[in-house]
Amino acid sequence: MYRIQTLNKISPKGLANLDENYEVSDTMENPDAILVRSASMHEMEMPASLKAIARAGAGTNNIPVDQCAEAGIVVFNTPGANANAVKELVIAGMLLCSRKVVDGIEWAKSLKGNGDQVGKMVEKGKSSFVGPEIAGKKLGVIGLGAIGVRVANAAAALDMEVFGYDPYLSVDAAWGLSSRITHAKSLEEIYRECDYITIHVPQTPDTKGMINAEAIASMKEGVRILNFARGGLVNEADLIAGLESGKVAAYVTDFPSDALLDVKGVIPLPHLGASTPESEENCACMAALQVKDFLENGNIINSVNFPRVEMARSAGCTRICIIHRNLPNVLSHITESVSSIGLNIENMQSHSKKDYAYAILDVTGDVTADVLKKIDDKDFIVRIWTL
Ligand SMILES: NC(=O)c1ccc[n+]([C@@H]2O[C@H](COP(=O)([O-])OP(=O)(O)OC[C@H]3O[C@@H](n4cnc5c(N)ncnc54)[C@H](O)[C@@H]3O)[C@@H](O)[C@H]2O)c1
Ligand SMILES: O=C(O)CC[C@@H](O)C(=O)O
Repeated sequence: MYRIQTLNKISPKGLANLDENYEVSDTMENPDAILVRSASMHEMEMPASLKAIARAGAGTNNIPVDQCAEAGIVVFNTPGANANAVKELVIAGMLLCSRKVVDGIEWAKSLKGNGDQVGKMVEKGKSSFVGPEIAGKKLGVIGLGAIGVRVANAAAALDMEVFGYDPYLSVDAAWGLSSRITHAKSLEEIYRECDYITIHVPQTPDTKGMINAEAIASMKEGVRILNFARGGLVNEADLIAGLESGKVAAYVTDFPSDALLDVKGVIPLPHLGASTPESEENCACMAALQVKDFLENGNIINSVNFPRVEMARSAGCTRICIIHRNLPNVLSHITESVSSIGLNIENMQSHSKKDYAYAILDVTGDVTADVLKKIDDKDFIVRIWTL
């Protein structure tokens, strides 16, 4: 029986992929795997039993990914599974902040009690809520991954002139990008040209605080900034100064903080980007299926700390799974250890990612604890198990 702990509400449709061989609960002790959304795991003590964490979502900055790698815990995410949901809210966000929709709604509601005068008051007062159309305006998309590409294409379809910036653009993303998108060669080009700027990069030490006073100073007067990626990408004090001076006309954020809530021009959303039934299901299904394939077959598909390694099971074989440091001669140590005991390797796969690597070997013969001990007898082996 596999033991799964959930740290957030995970869509039941996703959990339904875990059959009678799985016990799932939010209080599960000694779990084999954890399914999580946005709950922070940085302060959590990882149980020795834990082999995998699956983030039902894209961003993994709530998980101590490097620490997990050191402990041989595979961290998965679900790339693209919620991208359409975020794209739709970004488009809504541009309209909300352009057309003064939120202020207009609040004002309209304040007319309650004025009886048959409401119609007249609406017509008289509406001129305070005039705001520009987005068609014909320039949008800068920073980060052209699953979300950025969709946002760029959708905005181009709404007749915006779209500039995209991503120095690490993947081949898949490039294939998906409309030919109408202008390739921005630098952030400065985005800042200089664009009326609206939307950020779709992961929060890492490199990207943290990237929207700061210097960046804002090089943006257009009255720029509207949208942040559906992570709060930490924006230096809040600098942003607030930009809003107060009028340099920044609006900041639409999915990551409100106390400091932002009463600042004029801020449209705070309670992290709703991925909150659609469709994306919650997509993410939960993808997370659950990846965990299942890993626990049952050792396959790693979308991991942020280990390489993709997947191999069909060879009939009649035991599978040995080995997480190890990415150093010279480790594979020869593994294959020599296995063959010195008279086991035959029918099939194997091995790949590396930065400091770590992962190997799966399908072997015939009796894989005893002694065999595993012989392979495990080196510091560079992080975790070894059989399936
Ligand atoms: N608001 C929400 O509910 C919600 C939902 C999903 C994702 N997100 C956030 O959005 C981020 C992006 O999601 P995604 O699914 O598009 O991820 P993704 O991995 O598909 O795309 C990220 C893109 O950013 C690019 N990138 C990285 N560093 C960059 C830099 N310095 N400058 C420019 N581009 C850079 C990468 O090359 C990649 O193409 C996630 O990391 C997550 O933090 C938020
Ligand atoms: O789980 C959520 O609701 C948000 C997920 C989102 O922030 C992500 O990074 O995928």
